[in-house]
Amino acid sequence: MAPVTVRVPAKVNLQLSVGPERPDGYHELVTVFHAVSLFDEVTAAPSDELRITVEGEGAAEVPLDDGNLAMRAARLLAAEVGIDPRAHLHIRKGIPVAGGMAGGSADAAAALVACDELWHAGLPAERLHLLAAELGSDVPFALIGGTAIGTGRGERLTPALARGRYHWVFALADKGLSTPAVYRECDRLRAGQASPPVVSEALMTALRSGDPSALGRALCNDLQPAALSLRPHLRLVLEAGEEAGALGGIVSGSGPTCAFLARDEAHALDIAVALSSSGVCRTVRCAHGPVPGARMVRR
Ligand SMILES: C[C@@](CO)(OP(=O)(O)O)[C@H](O)COP(=O)(O)OP(=O)(O)OC[C@H]1O[C@@H](n2ccc(N)nc2=O)[C@H](O)[C@@H]1O
Ligand SMILES: Nc1ncnc2c1ncn2[C@@H]1O[C@H](COP(=O)(O)OP(=O)(O)O)[C@@H](O)[C@H]1O
Repeated sequence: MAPVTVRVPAKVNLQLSVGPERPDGYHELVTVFHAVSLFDEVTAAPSDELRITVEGEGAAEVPLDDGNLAMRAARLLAAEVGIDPRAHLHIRKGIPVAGGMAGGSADAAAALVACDELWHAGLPAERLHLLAAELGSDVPFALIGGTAIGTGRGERLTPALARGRYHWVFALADKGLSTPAVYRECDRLRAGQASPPVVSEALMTALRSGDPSALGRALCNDLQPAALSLRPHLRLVLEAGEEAGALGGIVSGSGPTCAFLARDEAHALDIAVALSSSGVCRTVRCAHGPVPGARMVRR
C-alpha cells in the first residue's frame, strides 16, 4: 500500500448569520462558505497502529490523540467499513490553528479521503459526506470546497452561484479563539434576542456579478461582535485593513483571523505590506478563492 496525500483548503465565511441556540446546543446558521488557497496536507501511510504526526506553523498546539479531528475521522471511517484503523497520518499545517479558518475540519475531511483510498474502502461521496457531518459542522464543506451556502448547523450544503476569482489578505493573530466560547459570547451579547438566520441577497447578487467591490460591502458575520468583545484588539486589525484600502474586512468565522478583500493580486500585496508594517497582527497571508475541496495529490 503506497502512501496517499490529500490537499485541503481553509475557509472564510463570507456571510455568517447566527440564529437562536437549538436544544442540541448548536446554533441554527445560514452561512456562505468560501474555500481559499491556504492548504493543509494530510498523508496517510501504512502502519501497524493509528498514529499522528504534525509539522508546520502552530503544530505544537495540535493534539496528537483523539482530540485531533483527523484521528477521529480515521476511526469513524474504519468503524463504518468494519476494519481496524491502521495508518500513520502526517499533517502539514498551512492553515492557522484555532484561527476561524476550519483547519481541524479540513484535516478531518482530508483524512476521510486519504484513508478511504489507502484502505480501498471506496465509499460513495454521500456516505463520506454523512461521516463528515458527524465529525463537525464545517467538515462537509472542506470535502467540496468552492463557494457554498451552509444551513442547519452548517453541514447542509448547496453550491452558490458565484463568478470570478477573489483575492484575499488574512491577518493572523498570536493566539487562537475557542469556537464554543465565541458562540457563548454571541448569546450573552444578544441576551436571547436572536432572529432566524437569513441569506443575504446583497451577498448573493455580488457573488453572481463577480464584482469584488460589491462583495466587499456585503461581507457580514454575526460572530464578529462576540470575537471583538473577547479580543478587543481585533478592532485595530480591522481598522488597519480599512486604512490599507481593502474593499471589505471581516473576522473569519469565530476568529481571530481577519480577512480582507482586495481588487486583484497586486492590491492584495499592497494591503499585506501595509498590514505587516502596521504591526497589529502576527503575520499576514495572501490567498485566492474559490478553490476546490479535499483532493488527492499523490499516491
Ligand atoms: C464558527 C464556524 C463558522 O464556519 O467555524 P470556525 O470559525 O470555528 O472555523 C463554525 O460554525 C464552527 O464549526 P465547527 O468548528 O465545525 O464546529 P463543531 O465542531 O460542529 O462545534 C463546536 C462547537 O461550536 C458551537 N457551534 C458550532 C456550530 C453551530 N452551528 N453552532 C454552534 O453553537 C457549539 O458550541 C459546538 O459545540
Ligand atoms: N487537525 C487539527 N488541526 C488543528 N487543530 C486541531 C486539529 N484537530 C483538533 N484540533 C483542535 O481544534 C481547535 C480548533 O482549531 P481549528 O480547527 O484550527 O480552528 P477553528 O475551529 O477556529 O477554525 C484547536 O485549538 C485544536 O486543539
